[in-house]
Amino acid sequence: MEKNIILIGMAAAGKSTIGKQLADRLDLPFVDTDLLMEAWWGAPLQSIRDFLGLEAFLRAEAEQVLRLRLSGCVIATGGSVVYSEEAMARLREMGSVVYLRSSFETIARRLKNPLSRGLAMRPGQSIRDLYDERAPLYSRYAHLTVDADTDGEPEEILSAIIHAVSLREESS
Ligand SMILES: Nc1ncnc2c1ncn2[C@@H]1O[C@H](COP(=O)(O)OP(=O)(O)O)[C@@H](O)[C@H]1O
Ligand SMILES: O=C(O)C1=C[C@@H](OP(=O)(O)O)[C@@H](O)[C@H](O)C1
Ligand SMILES: [Mg+2]
Repeated sequence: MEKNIILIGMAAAGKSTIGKQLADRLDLPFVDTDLLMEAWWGAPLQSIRDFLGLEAFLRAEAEQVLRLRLSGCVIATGGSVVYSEEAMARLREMGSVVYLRSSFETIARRLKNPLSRGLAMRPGQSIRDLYDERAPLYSRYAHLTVDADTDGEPEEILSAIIHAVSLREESS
C-alpha cells in the first residue's frame, strides 16, 4: 500500500510550506524531494542545476522520484518534475497527486529571486512562459486540483486538500 499525498505545482506555489503543515496536521512524515536532491548531490539546488545543465538536472530530478519507496507520507515535489512522464506516472501510482494551483500573479510575486532558485528554465524563457507551458502538465497529471492562491492563513488550503483526498480514498 502506497497511500501518499503528493503535491505538485509551480515553483513558489507552496508545495514545501503547505506540505510540511499538512504532514504535521495529519501526523504523517514529510518528504521534500528537493531536500533529497540536495542531500544526494551534497549541494544546493542552484549549484546542482548549474553543474548538470538543464537536461541532466531534469533527469536527475526524475531519477530521485523513481528511487522513492514511501508509504503514508506527504511528499512535496520540485516544480520541474512534471517534465518527466515516467516520474509522473510513478507518482500517480504512489498515492493522490494534488496540484496546488496558483495564479501567475501570485507565483510572480513570490518568485523574488528566480535566478538563484535553481529553476529549470530554458535560456530566454520568462516566468510567464514557464507558467503557461507547465500549467496544462500539472492539470494533466493531477488526480486532484486545489486552489492555493490564498495568501497568509493556509487553513483553507489544508482543509481543501484533506477533504479532496479523503473523498478520493473513500471512492477507491
Ligand atoms: N499560502 C501561502 N500564503 C503565503 N505565502 C506562501 C503560501 N504558500 C507559500 N508561501 C510562500 O511562498 C514562498 C514559496 O513557498 P514554497 O513552499 O517554497 O513553494 P514551493 O515548494 O512550491 O516552491 C515561501 O516564501 C512561502 O513562505
Ligand atoms: O520549478 C522549477 O523549475 C524548480 C523548482 C524547485 O522546486 P520548488 O518547486 O519546490 O521551488 C526545484 O525542484 C528546482 O530548483 C527546479
Ligand atoms: Mg519546494
